Amino acid sequence: MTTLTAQHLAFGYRSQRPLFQELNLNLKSGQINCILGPNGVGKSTLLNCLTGVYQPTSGQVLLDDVDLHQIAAQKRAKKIAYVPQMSTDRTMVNFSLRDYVLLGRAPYLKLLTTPSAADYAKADAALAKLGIAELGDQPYPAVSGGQQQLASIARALLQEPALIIFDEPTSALDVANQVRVLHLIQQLATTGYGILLTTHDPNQALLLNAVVSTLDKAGHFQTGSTTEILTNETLSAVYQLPLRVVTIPETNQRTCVVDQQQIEN
Ligand SMILES: Nc1ncnc2c1ncn2[C@@H]1O[C@H](COP(=O)(O)OP(=O)(O)OP(=O)(O)O)[C@@H](O)[C@H]1O
Repeated sequence: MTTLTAQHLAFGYRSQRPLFQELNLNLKSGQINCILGPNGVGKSTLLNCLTGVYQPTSGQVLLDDVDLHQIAAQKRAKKIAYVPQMSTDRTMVNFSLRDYVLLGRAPYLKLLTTPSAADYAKADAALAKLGIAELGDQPYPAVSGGQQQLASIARALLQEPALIIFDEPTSALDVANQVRVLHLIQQLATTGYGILLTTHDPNQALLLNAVVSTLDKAGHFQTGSTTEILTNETLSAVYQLPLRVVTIPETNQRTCVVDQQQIEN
């Protein structure tokens, strides 16, 4: 069992007001935690703190009870994979998509060694899992933004970590690939991975039946089950928009919709 714990975490950029303070969060193997919140509230910043990219202003992040910043980067990379927010990258010249995915094996390679046949097989299996097996030989900069996003998820799988932290993992994906990635996330959690993701779609949290956290513009952070957090009141307050969670009679699925009537009144 691996756990990542944030205790009394605060972070603010330079002289700006803190984006969050006294933030507590716990992620453990087998759990899916979904973070929601409007643009610019600090979700990516929080993930950067949780993965050790940023040093928090105060508080600490513990990986299995050890301060994240006390753990060597290579050791950390065997435990936590981070899939940052997607930005189409056309600069990685001379990398095939397979070689890009193979970067995920870096924590396991000794200095001046090259990936083994087994590593290549893992890369091809991960590309296939993400539905892009046929793109392995393509230059990384030449594939689409969505295909790059799928490859970045494949790369995280190659790290064989205990926890995977995704920043908006479906932001560039068509609806079929969104479902593919959400199913993969579910499958990963079932096989023991701890998953933390940010998303702009509350329906993803419902679909994943995740532990849900919301971060709002005032820096308030709250966590609970979908039933506790995905209420009309909480969602409407977080997004400052009239939102309703309704049940679709045909499928009995809960879904989040905009209350158009309230907007028009
Ligand atoms: N390197 C930086 N230096 C200064 N301010 C920053 C930096 N990175 C982000 N910010 C600011 O911090 C705030 C939070 O940004 P962040 O990217 O964490 O938000 P977010 O919730 O992930 O947003 P989005 O949903 O739009 O991706 C924003 O106001 C942003 O402008």
